[in-house]
Order: sequence, then structure tokens, then C-alpha cells
Amino acid sequence: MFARAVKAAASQGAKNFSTSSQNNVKVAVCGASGGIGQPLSLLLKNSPLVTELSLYDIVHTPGVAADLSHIETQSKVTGYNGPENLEKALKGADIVIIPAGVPRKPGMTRDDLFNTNASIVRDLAAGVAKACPKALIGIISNPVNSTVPIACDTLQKAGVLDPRRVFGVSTLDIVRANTFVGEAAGVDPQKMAVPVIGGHSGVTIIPVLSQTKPAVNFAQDKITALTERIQEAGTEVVKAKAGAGSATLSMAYAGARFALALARAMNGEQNVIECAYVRSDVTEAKYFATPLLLGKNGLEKNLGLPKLNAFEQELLKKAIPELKKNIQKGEDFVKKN
Ligand SMILES: NC(=O)C1=CN([C@@H]2O[C@H](COP(=O)(O)OP(=O)(O)OC[C@H]3O[C@@H](n4cnc5c(N)ncnc54)[C@H](O)[C@@H]3O)[C@@H](O)[C@H]2O)C=CC1
Ligand SMILES: O=C([O-])CC(=O)C(=O)O
Repeated sequence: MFARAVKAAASQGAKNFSTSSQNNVKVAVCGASGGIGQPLSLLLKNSPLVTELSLYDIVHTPGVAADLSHIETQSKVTGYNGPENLEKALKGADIVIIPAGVPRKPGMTRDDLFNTNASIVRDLAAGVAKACPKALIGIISNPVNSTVPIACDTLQKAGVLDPRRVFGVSTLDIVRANTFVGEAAGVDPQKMAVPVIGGHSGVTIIPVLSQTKPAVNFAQDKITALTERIQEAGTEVVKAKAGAGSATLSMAYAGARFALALARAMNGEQNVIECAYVRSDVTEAKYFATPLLLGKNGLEKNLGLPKLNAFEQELLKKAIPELKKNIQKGEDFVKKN
């Protein structure tokens, strides 16, 4: 089952950007004026799968919306500025993607963003609970390991949580793994499918290089180096941007890939598979990323843990305590606030 899933996923990265449209799909982007929000909205505007694009931010949204609305694709673009307009922005949304919040600067961990981003994600999730409780939600804002539990518990407090509809977007880890492993193996990265499981920070990112499709055969020191590069790839970009933020363009690509996978599944396409960070009982951690079969209501079937070799089992052992700590921190925040 898992091998078939990974193979199917291999063809999906490219497909996401080219499929023709069927049903109406309204996507709301919260944080639409930011470094990720703008190029992500551009990619969504360029997709025939999206029929309506609602842009929300606390600044600059009218300008971003006016700009995008001149692009010669069919979707309608609207812009909403400020918390008083949040519910209007979200009304009728089928998919809500959240890249709102501050990014890292060199020397910071993703967890250092918690104090600012926790309340941003909580307030946006509360808006979703009121305006579009059935929407599928993709959370990009860091620290994802904690912001997903925050969103879930906020929806739970409002009495509308359906855990199948809430996803932490870890697609950039898969995109990077496909690129780095493809480059090392001499395979077109678009044809590479590397499962990446766990969470979205440092040791919680677990690339499963023993289960790539096509299979690759590297010496252990190469596997260790590739694993560490995938785990630290976000920091690689933060350092290279030298104070000007973190990954935005590759994240916009990854966010669009994930949002359009949700849209394709909503439209009834079969066998749409992506890894994402969700409420899970696959490991001891209450939230965990694994390959997921997507359907009309979001998570249709969790495809579970891929087969792990001894090296990957050690990675999993290191990830679990850190994940549990990050999850607890998010849950405590919602209890206290
Ligand atoms: N999941 C992942 O793989 C990745 C996650 N990220 C995270 O995405 C987030 C955004 O990053 P960037 O776009 O580079 O930051 P940015 O600072 O360029 O943009 C953030 C946007 O959010 C807006 N915003 C702030 N508070 C808001 C609120 N209450 N409601 C709506 N919008 C609000 C800001 O006005 C700004 O336009 C960061 O937390 C970053 O760490 C970044 C890269 C990858
Ligand atoms: O590293 C960061 O802060 C942004 C991020 O999550 C990534 O690029 O994977």
C-alpha cells in the first residue's frame, strides 16, 4: 500500500499545477501580503482549480488583490484588511491557507516565534470556526509543531473541530528532499518521491530515504549528510537571507502544491496523496506527519508509518520527545488563553 502511495505521489508535484478545473473552489489566504502570501496567491491565481481567491492580511491587501486581479485567469480575487474584515474574508471558503506571522532571523529557532505567532494562529482559527467551520485548513505559520495543536484546540473550544480538516503544511520538507536526493542520485526531482514524516523543525523532520521512489542507493555517510541537510534546510535559507527572513518562494511553491492537492481531492480526484502534519495515532505523539490519502473531507486515510530501517528508527526516537514538548506547549497556550 505504502509503495503504491509513494509512487502515486511522485507524479503529483507537477500535476498539481496543470490540472483543469471542475467544481468551484474558494481559497482564502491569511497573511496574503507577506513574503510567502504574495507568491502563494500568485500561484493559486494561476491555477484553473481555484475559482475564487480571498486575500486577508492586516496590511496591504487591497493593493495585492488589485494587482493579482488583473491576471487573465477566471478566478475572482478579493482583498480584506484588518480583523474587522476577517469573517467576511473567510465566508464561503472551502480551503484556508495560513502563512500569517513573523519569520525567523539568523540565530533563532522556529520555537522562538511561538510568542508572536501562537495568538495570530489562534485568532485566525477562531475566525474559521465562525465563518467557515467546514473549510480545510493548511497551517504554514511556525512553529508548525505547536500551531497545528493551537488551531485544533481553538476549533475544539468553538465546538467545530473535525481533525480530518486541519493540516500542518510540511510539503516544503518533501520538496527539498526530492530536490536534494534527486540531485545526488542524478534523477529529475519532479520524478523523485521522498517521504518525510514527523514534524517541521530540526530533529523532528524525518526523511525516510530507505523508501524513496525510485529507490536510491547511497553509502551511510551520504545518507547521514542528506538527512541533516533536509533537517536544517530552513536554517540554510535563513542564514543565506541574512536577516531578510526565511524561505518564501520555495514555500509558496510548496504551499500551492499542498492547497491544490486539497482542491483536486475535493473535486473528486482519486489517489491524491501528500505528507502533512495532522492529529494522529500512528506514534506516541498526538500530531505527526505521514503520507495521507486526501478526499472530499480532507484526510480520508492515514497511510501510516513507512517501513523504517535502523537509522530511521533512531531518528524517530529522537523526534518523539521534542514533538511531544512542542505539542504540549501549543495545547497549554489554548488552555491558558
Ligand atoms: N511551514 C513551513 O514550511 C514554513 C513556514 N514559514 C512560516 O511562515 C510564516 C510567514 O512567513 P513570511 O511570509 O516569510 O513572513 P512575512 O513577515 O513576510 O509575512 C507574514 C504576513 O503575515 C501578516 N500578518 C501578521 N499578523 C497577522 C494577522 N493577525 N492576521 C493576518 N495576517 C497577519 C503580516 O502582515 C505579513 O504580511 C512565518 O511564521 C514562517 O516561519 C516559512 C517558511 C516555511
Ligand atoms: O526555517 C524557517 O524558519 C522557515 C521554515 O519553516 C522552513 O524554511 O522550513
